[in-house]
Amino acid sequence: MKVLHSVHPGDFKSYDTQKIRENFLMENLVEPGKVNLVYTHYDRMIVGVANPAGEKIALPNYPNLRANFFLERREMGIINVGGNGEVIADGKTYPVNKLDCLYLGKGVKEVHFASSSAAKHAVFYILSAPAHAVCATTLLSNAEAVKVTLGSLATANLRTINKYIHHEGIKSCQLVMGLTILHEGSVWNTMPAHVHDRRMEAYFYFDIPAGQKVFHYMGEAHETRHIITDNYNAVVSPPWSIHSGSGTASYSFIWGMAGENLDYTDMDALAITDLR
Ligand SMILES: O=C[C@H](O)[C@@H](O)CC(=O)C(=O)O
Ligand SMILES: [Zn+2]
Repeated sequence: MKVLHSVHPGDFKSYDTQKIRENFLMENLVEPGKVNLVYTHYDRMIVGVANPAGEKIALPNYPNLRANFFLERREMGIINVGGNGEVIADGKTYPVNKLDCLYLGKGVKEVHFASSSAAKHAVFYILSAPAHAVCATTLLSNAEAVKVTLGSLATANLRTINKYIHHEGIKSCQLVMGLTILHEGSVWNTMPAHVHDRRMEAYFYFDIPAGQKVFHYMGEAHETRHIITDNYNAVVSPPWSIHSGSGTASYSFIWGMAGENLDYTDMDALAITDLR
């Protein structure tokens, strides 16, 4: 499993485009028939994608973990952003269709991913954090997720937040996970921006229309940089960084965090006028 090391905000100031992309952008995660995961040193969060094509595929065990099986000391959140699919966990089959979320608790030994149709393969986005206790394996459909609509069309940031794994949703040890859908004509996510030193965060952009891009903003509020990304890429956000984006068209993204607490609303808001 590829490893991504953490970066100090003082060093980040001197990074050029290539170095920023190497250290924070995760590309080529979606590969037919493969599970592609990256081990980050931000709260030891593992980020990646399972893209079953044809045969069902198994979640491997990786030497990085020095574990008997992947979830021996970890928990996992899975959200499907592709065609309908299934996750088989210790012999039980869970239908995980587009925008549905499955939480797997610590101790689940065998995990397989399958696509329901050969015409449109499932794209299972995966986050996994270390876990100290067993929380119940839980499936939550998009219809069941708590929804909050923020922003306005006038400021091009009208969007619906869907919360799955958080303090008042699926119980976890430290994973917090959900997704945000930009309404048509809106392109700004997480603006006004915020930071949360208590938690790292990762964004995974999807449903970016062909030929369009998302500009992802990061860095300390007074020292921002950007990464221009295509569909199906993830970006890791250090605890000291803003994480916000604007697209050349509307799009969606999965957000996920690990760290000190499970309160979605624990954010330190920044004034737009203070950003540099
Ligand atoms: O800590 C929370 C995360 O950054 C996101 O949930 C923010 C977001 O989806 C948005 O405002 O569009
Ligand atoms: Zn955040």
